[in-house]
Amino acid sequence: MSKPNVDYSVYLVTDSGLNHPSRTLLQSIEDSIQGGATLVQLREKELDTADFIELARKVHEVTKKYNVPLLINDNIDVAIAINAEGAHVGQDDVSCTEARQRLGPNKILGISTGTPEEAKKAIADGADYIGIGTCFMTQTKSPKRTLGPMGVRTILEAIPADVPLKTVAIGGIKHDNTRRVVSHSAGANGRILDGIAVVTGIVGAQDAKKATKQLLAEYKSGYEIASKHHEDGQQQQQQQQQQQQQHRDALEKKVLQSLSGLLKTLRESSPLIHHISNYVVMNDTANATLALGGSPIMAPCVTEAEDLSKVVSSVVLNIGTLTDSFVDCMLAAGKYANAQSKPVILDPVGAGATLLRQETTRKILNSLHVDIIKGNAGEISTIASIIGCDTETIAMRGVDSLGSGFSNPAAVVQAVAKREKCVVAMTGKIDYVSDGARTIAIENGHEYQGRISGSGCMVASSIAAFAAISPNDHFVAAVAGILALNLAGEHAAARDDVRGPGTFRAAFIDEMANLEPEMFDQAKIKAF
Ligand SMILES: Nc1ncnc2c1ncn2[C@@H]1O[C@H](COP(=O)(O)OP(=O)(O)OP(=O)(O)O)[C@@H](O)[C@H]1O
Ligand SMILES: Cc1ncsc1CCO
Repeated sequence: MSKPNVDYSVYLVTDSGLNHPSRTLLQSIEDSIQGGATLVQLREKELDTADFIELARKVHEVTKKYNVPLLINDNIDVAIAINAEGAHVGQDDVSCTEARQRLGPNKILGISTGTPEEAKKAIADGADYIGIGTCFMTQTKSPKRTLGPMGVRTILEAIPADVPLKTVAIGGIKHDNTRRVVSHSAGANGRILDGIAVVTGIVGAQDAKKATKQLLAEYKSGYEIASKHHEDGQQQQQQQQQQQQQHRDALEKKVLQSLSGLLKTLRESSPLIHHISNYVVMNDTANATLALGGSPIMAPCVTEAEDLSKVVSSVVLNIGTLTDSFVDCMLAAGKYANAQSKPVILDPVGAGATLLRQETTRKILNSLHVDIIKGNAGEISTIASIIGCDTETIAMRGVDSLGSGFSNPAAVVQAVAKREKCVVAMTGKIDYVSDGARTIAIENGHEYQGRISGSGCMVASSIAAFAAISPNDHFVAAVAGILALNLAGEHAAARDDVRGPGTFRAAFIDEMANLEPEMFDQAKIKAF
């Protein structure tokens, strides 16, 4: 015979000691079944096995008449002797595994639990259902602490959604708390109590049939409330997810639409970009700016900073090879650019490598408004710690980032952008750009870019060129600046004459110059 399908809705647990004096226990059981009890457990702690068997046989006659399963509490011998439909064990009784072994796979087996750990063990030990309690104070049990609906919920939430374990709450459950227990204990995982187990509320009631009827109605009402809440929540979540997806699609579309226009404008207007850059990349960044359509001026002397500020369209502050005079020039050029609302791009090269670089970065961020910060993961990590942004940290060796990067890079750039009220562009195999509200990942580029010195510095120049002609949207400018170089990098790497980083470096500049507006169709961007 296979295991019966059990309805746990109202589970009557007997106790002769609490039975109402106006009728026998058998009468209480029959009345309760007529009132709607769906499952019965015979619990007789005081009887010896022979008397227990005799009583159980009589009870079984009644339950069989109504096709309601009968479970025997604790005494597996009795369950087997009367061929009951199953048994229930406590934590201190015969073990669940032993009970399952003795009963076989087709009998119903339940166990009392009071913690998530006990619930999980019950699953492993082969239980069909767990009794969760003690829910409220009762006459039969006086635990130190009761679970209440919140404690029951914690246990329900510990049971994975795909596990077929059934659950009933037990302990002090009456008609006036049933609905609340069932509705309030429902887990965020959608798990709702499969039933309520009741002792005194039925056997001790004046009218066991009426009491059961009422309990069943209250259980059903609590179940309906809980499932409606869960469905509403899921619907809401689905709507939110749909809205977020629409928002992301719209952002990707809008950014993609603006890119080709930006390149055209850059080529037409050829903005002058002031670079206070480093000795290593000075020439490459100048050539990259030129190839993209901008016009570079490399001017690290403070004396000409004010004059230059009147004619340039944006400024790059690159701390790669610092000297005192570089720092003075950066602070002055930044100040003049701020005064004239010309975008300032900070490239904090190796910011975490030395105290000088860290302090210079701090000084720049403290005394200027930086419009766009561009760095690799290690540099952005240093900036996050300078500005007091609580993120995981990324180590650096010299000017290079170490390790695989942040576990949630999009969240990091967004947090730094929000806190510093600017655009943050973080480069790497995948680049991330955020202005605090919008965040995008860029998956273009070629690993050769990571194998030449200064490809990050060239990105800063490219961003500065696009920011110069996109004064109202530095976020899109940063995306365009990165994409332009990454597409050029892909095209360069694919050339037959590129055989390594050296030939790549020259081809890279060529392909920046060869970029056509429609090539932005090859952009692989993803909005968050
Ligand atoms: N493995 C890679 N695959 C694709 N693109 C890459 C890869 N590594 C780097 N890039 C690209 O190279 C550019 C520079 O990024 P990177 O993070 O290497 O800068 P960086 O460390 O600051 O460089 P540098 O200090 O040499 O100027 C970015 O546009 C980035 O997308
Ligand atoms: C290698 C190096 N050292 C200082 S700046 C620089 C170029 C990369 O930014």
